[in-house]
Amino acid sequence: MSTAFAAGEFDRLPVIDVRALTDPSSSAAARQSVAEQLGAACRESGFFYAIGHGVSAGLQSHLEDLSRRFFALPLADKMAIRMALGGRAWRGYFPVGGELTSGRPDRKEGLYFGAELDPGHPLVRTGTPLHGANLFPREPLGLRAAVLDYMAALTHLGHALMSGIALSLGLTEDYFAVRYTADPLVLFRIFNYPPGADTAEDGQPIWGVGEHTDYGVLTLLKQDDAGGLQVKSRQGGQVRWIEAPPVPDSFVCNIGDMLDRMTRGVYRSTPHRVQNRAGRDRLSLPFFFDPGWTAAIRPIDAPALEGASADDASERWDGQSVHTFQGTYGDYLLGKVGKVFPDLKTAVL
Ligand SMILES: O=C(O)CCC(=O)C(=O)O
Ligand SMILES: [Fe+2]
Repeated sequence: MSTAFAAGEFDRLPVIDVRALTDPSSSAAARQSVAEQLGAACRESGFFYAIGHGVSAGLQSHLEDLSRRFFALPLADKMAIRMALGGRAWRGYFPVGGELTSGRPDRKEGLYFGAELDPGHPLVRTGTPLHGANLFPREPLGLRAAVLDYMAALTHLGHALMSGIALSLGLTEDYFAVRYTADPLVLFRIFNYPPGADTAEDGQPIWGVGEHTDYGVLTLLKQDDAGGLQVKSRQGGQVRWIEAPPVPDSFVCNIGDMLDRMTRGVYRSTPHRVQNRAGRDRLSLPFFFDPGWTAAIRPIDAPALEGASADDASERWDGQSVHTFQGTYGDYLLGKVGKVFPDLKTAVL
């Protein structure tokens, strides 16, 4: 376990082999050992690379290839599945500049997906935001199947990692599954970050994604080899941005606001941002493994968290403390997505 840095001060993100969590025949000792590494990473930076994750390399490269082919289509073809057509389900394509972080447009385009739910699903029938059917493009052929297969594989991995995170807190492996993620809210995005100048005419930096934290419990990010993801660290009170460079066949995993809330700030939802300086397109595929929509978020009562009390409002990118939040995950998420897509919020919610 690393003790060289205080929580929130780090200069690299650990690489953790999580095989024991995905292998049903692994020993309790092997699972515990992975859990301890996860716990250290969650306390220190809230970020780690997962290797040994068991997600098919063939599926990943197939999906990457199809994604690049989609983004290479003429804008009009991509706009045929624009998000406005996805309605309350919040699915489809948005063009470069169509999404805001902290009020400024990001230099990225992307596709939004989620669990494929038919109109008869109870949450769809009641018009619950972010639930419904996906908008898949007509081409490239095979994207639909690849996205659905990938979401299934990553959901499986999300459950495995959350069982390790539960163990790392001295909880039973099914702690999160029982309370929050038996029916997780999964959101999946495919982003393309075009190359371009680092600064705007007004001298402000241009970000692929501006500084933010993620909203749920766990994000599993597949990034290509362009680099550009940065994670906010501190040293002696000074902010220091740490690169999260590509690591072959890994997922960059980070915890979100809800796990920060549940652990009273002990497991950190750490700000991060992206700037594509590679001089070519950067492809990334973040998968969000989150509590179910109606799950009420509550602090965890565990000896490992005794004495923890967090007040993060002055520290946070949005000036708001997650620790005063009370309500369901749906309440939390809805408050956030309205800010990143204001037009869509007015139109469909
Ligand atoms: O594209 C990336 O590397 C990060 C994306 C991200 O932080 C997000 O979608 O929340
Ligand atoms: Fe993020």
